[in-house]
Amino acid sequence: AVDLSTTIAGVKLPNLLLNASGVNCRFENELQQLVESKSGSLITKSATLNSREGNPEPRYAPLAGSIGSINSMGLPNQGYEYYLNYAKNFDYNNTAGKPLFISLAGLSLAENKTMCEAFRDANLPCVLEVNFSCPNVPGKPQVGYDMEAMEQALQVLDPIIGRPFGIKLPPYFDIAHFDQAAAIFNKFDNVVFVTCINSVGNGLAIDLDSETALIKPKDGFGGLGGLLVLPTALANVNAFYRRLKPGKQVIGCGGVTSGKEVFLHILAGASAVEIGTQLMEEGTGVFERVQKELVELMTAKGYKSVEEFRGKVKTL
Ligand SMILES: O=C1NC(=O)NC(C(=O)O)N1
Repeated sequence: AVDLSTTIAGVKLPNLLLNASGVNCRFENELQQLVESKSGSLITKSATLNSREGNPEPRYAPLAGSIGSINSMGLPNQGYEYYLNYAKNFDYNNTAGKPLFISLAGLSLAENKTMCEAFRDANLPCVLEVNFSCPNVPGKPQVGYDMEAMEQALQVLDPIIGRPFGIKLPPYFDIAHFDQAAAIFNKFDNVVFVTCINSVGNGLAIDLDSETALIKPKDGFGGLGGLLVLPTALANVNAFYRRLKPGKQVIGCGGVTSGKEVFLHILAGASAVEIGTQLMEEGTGVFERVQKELVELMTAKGYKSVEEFRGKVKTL
């Protein structure tokens, strides 16, 4: 049988698929749907210190021709204590053996410090993913695009978290930025994974008939996801796979609609793969379908485990 299991930050995932933070994971009932789904794990909606309503609606839209999505949610979430409580009550010995990831997106370093201290003090088996890449909070530039700020934040947060954790990154488009960002992450032993990518920030989707932007916030500017971001996602996965020190891993996110794109993310170097837009459009049944397709593809290619081809993308 084909083995799709993987280990991230020292925790075992029965299979390498999980949701992208933000999709189907703001409320407990949504998180429970993920627990009951065929995903290998689940991650919560990025939390801020205080609960947030987020941006005005419409703030999410699928793009014509199923090529992707645009969103400017604005970090709507229940506030970090809600997710801390969820993590305290989570059944870490659940029958599916699923670990829990927690996403934190403080609006300031002080907010991230407070939230990380709270999770440290709770000393729970969940894994933290610090989101440095939300593109949709008006007036809040993405920390991931400010290398100095990102390093300074890690100098504060790494010792507080005090155990393996990860970072949700924006897409980079310049080789120098891959070099600079990877060099920063290689300085912090607790940074054991990066998740590439968050949405491609500040796209503009316009409806031809109405001549109107699809979403309301920010004059229609929002993060792009789905199949159209796949090559950018694969490049970011592979760039960090090539640059991070041994022992550090990459979680792939972006453009996964089927087993094919999961296979490509693994080939690029991904140790786990997140599904966002397709989960939003299809529902949690996506995990069973995509897993079946991946197994079929691996079997056709003669692979029994993902280790056999992870990161083995060939070049000409
Ligand atoms: O990090 C984020 N990425 C997104 O694409 N959207 C959400 C949001 O707007 O809340 N946050």
